[in-house]
Amino acid sequence: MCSMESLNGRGRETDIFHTKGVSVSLQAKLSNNVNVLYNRYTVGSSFGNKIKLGRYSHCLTYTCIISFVNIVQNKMVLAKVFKYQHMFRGFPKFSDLKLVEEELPEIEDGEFLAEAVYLSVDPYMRAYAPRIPIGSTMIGSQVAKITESKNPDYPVGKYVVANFGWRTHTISNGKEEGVVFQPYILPDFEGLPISYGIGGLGRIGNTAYFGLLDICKPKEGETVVISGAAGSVGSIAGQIAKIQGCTVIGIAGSEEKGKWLTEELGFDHFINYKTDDVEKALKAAAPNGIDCYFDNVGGDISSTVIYQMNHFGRISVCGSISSYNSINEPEDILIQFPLVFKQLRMEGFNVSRWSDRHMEGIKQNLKWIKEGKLKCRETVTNGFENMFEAFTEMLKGKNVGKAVVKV
Ligand SMILES: NC(=O)C1=CN([C@@H]2O[C@H](COP(=O)(O)OP(=O)(O)OC[C@H]3O[C@@H](n4cnc5c(N)ncnc54)[C@H](OP(=O)(O)O)[C@@H]3O)[C@@H](O)[C@H]2O)C=CC1
Ligand SMILES: C/C=C/C(C)=O
Repeated sequence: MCSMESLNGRGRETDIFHTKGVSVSLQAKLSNNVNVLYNRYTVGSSFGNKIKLGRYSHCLTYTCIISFVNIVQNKMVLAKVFKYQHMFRGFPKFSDLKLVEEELPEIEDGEFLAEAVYLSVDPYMRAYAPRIPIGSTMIGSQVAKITESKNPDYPVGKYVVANFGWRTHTISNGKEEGVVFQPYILPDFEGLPISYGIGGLGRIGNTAYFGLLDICKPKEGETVVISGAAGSVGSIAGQIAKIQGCTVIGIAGSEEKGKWLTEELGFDHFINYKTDDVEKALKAAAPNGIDCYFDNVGGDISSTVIYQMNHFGRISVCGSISSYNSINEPEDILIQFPLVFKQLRMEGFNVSRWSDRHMEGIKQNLKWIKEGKLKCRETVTNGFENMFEAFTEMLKGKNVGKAVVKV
């Protein structure tokens, strides 16, 4: 039987009830400004407005008439939120996170309510995990639609790019604590997908753009190696190196990825680190040595690349995903030898370094996309509930291009 589990006197959107232990979401949206105390009402007939039925609509087979007691229909919004429950150890486990519902209050002056449309899953979520406070919302960025606002800088109907974490609904005043990137209105992408705001036309694109151009400073005719080449950052970095007139070698983990890199994105060579002898394959692809290395993965792959670099080569250290899930300390590999004898320059970076030039990167990447010189690919997972799956599939290399979740 259907029984009321949770009622709240400030609800505008969602009432929650349970049937035989199964959570059923029934969203009955009343017209704005309605604030009526319903002692009893009948779903489906009383409401002239939008009615959304949750996943378990079979509950309706019991009856089309569901009685609710003492509902004050107001402006309640329920947010689904993934909480960071246990510190990741090794490869993340589903039980490390907890999916909860949070009831949001009404927005106040200066605030807006945003509803997530696309959420990002990224390797840094694993890399930064030891610093995430237990019990807090899982970290991450999203493109969200502003659905209510009492802040003129964030008008209703606009999309916002923000570090709200793994949550469907968020109230913000535009000043998020502890994050470099504050929520900003999605720029005009001239018809390109809004999801690019968390990918090629956002921090991901800028990581490739600034990390390659400002640190490696590739020159025409030079040889550039990109590891993690078929991922979101790597695929863009490699294409930007091509735009600079370089010979580009991509390293990634599957033949399908290699085909995409060479046949569609214009990479000159592909090395499958899972099946090829990377050292030999590099020698064959770069017989005159390597000038620039954009490093997304670290570990053995990177040591092998660095040992084949030319004098005064430049290494941009973007990330080291090969170690993020390791429990054991990595084995020592001596890279000081080539650094000294080849007089290499190796520099790590965080894309936030260029936050004051954020729009420059977005505008340039947008221009290149419009000119047909840059392609962005996405691997889309549907459903907020599947965030964890999307995240771990990305860590396993199942994504091609940017991994995103569509709510
Ligand atoms: N410094 C900065 O400001 C930023 C750094 N980063 C870093 O950039 C890198 C790429 O991130 P992003 O483009 O978002 O993610 P990707 O889209 O590249 O996804 C991660 C990819 O890593 C590869 N991978 C997984 N395990 C290994 C392994 N053991 N060895 C080699 N490759 C592996 C997989 O591809 P495959 O099939 O090839 O194995 C997978 O698709 C990461 O290291 C990330 O931390 C990202 C954003 C900003
Ligand atoms: C800013 C992002 C850093 C990593 C390690 O991904």
